[in-house]
Amino acid sequence: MPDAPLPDPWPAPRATGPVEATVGLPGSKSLTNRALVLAALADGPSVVRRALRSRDSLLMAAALTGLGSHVDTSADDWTVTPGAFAGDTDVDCGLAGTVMRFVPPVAALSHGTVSFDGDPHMRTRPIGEVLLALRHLGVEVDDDGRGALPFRLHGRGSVRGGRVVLDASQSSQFVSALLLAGVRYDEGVDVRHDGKPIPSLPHIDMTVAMLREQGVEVDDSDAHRWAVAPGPLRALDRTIEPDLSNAGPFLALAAVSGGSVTVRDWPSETTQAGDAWGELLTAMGCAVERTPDGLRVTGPEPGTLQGLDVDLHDVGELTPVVAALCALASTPSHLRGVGHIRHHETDRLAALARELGGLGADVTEHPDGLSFRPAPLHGGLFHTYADHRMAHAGVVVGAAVDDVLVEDVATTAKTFTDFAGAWSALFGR
Ligand SMILES: O=C(O)C1=C[C@@H](OP(=O)(O)O)[C@@H](O)[C@H](O)C1
Ligand SMILES: C=C(OP(=O)(O)O)C(=O)O
Repeated sequence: MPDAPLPDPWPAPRATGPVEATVGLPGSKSLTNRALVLAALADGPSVVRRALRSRDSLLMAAALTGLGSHVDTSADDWTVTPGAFAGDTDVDCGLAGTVMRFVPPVAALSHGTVSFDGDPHMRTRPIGEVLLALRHLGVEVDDDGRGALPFRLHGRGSVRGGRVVLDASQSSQFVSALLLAGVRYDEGVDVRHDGKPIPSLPHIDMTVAMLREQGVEVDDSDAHRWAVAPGPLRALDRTIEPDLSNAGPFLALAAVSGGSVTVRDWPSETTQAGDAWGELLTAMGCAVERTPDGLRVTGPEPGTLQGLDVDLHDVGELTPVVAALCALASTPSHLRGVGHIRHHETDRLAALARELGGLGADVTEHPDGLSFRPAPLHGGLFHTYADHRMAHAGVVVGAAVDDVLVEDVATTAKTFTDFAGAWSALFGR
């Protein structure tokens, strides 16, 4: 089927002075989708409060419903009543890495055949190491040998589990996926990583912390090894924190306009990667403080934002907005350690180099990052590649530069249903 035509490009609102605002953001994608998976595996009904309602989390809810759980998404607090893993069913992964990676190890527990597919680009995102690991743990998987969607799992109602070695250098989600479901495998799961360094490690810490909160025993005392003991998983009653990765464009707006933006309810402790915004924006010359309302960022005088030389390996998903800021900075930047984001919603390094370069940025693409030298930017069309964070990068540049058109701002619905509305409100639109 041909892709649906894109809507008209969106004229990104331009900040004509310092933006002063306080914003409340929807819940974290990573926390919501882990909470839903754990709830479906738990020993009783769960409540996920202030769940994120967006494309990725609704796809997760639909996948778990297809596998036999009852997920009620009608109110702000979602309830999950685990049901028998029934099969046969189809799982639509959309463009959600968390659905494509976290659901197969759960589906392996079902009685029946579970078929997985997703958006066209999803067929190119890596999953092969998870499928090999599942085979090794005793699961029957049919794929075409490419290690990608589409594939089918034939569940037998239980999984032996045990030890497995995989290479998670392409995505931390490979490890998280096996740990989340491993508690329900007969022997639990003992995952070792063998390969180049794993990106996005805070996301594995998030998985381990959430399992432990539900009473699951996890041994992560050795580097590159995680062992989950088999056993019951307590039902959840959890409030989801705001999505701190999605806070990026809002805080960046303070940075580029010389204004002040507060993101409400910033947690005092968190495993979210987006907590790094404080450190990153401080290094760029912003003032960052915690107030009773949340995290407040105040930008420097417009035109004086500092460039960054930083390794973003642990927080790769922040790269698009960081890159937009570097393109606007008054000194050079080098973003390193993020080769893995070529496997995200699009090849983000190539896309950022092309789109920021297209607006005049002096940007160089490297195998594992991007570098920038200061250059005047101009308006133009910023393509989004079905990537929510490319759209975030485009609107940040558009706030500082006249006449930037963002190709498909609606693609932000992956993790933020009315991003364009929330963004426009900051400009009095
Ligand atoms: O587990 C998670 O919730 C995520 C892990 C990270 O993936 P990678 O390890 O593939 O970067 C991150 O970039 C993604 O947005 C969410
Ligand atoms: C990499 C990302 O998403 P996904 O969960 O689809 O991997 C992201 O949100 O930046």
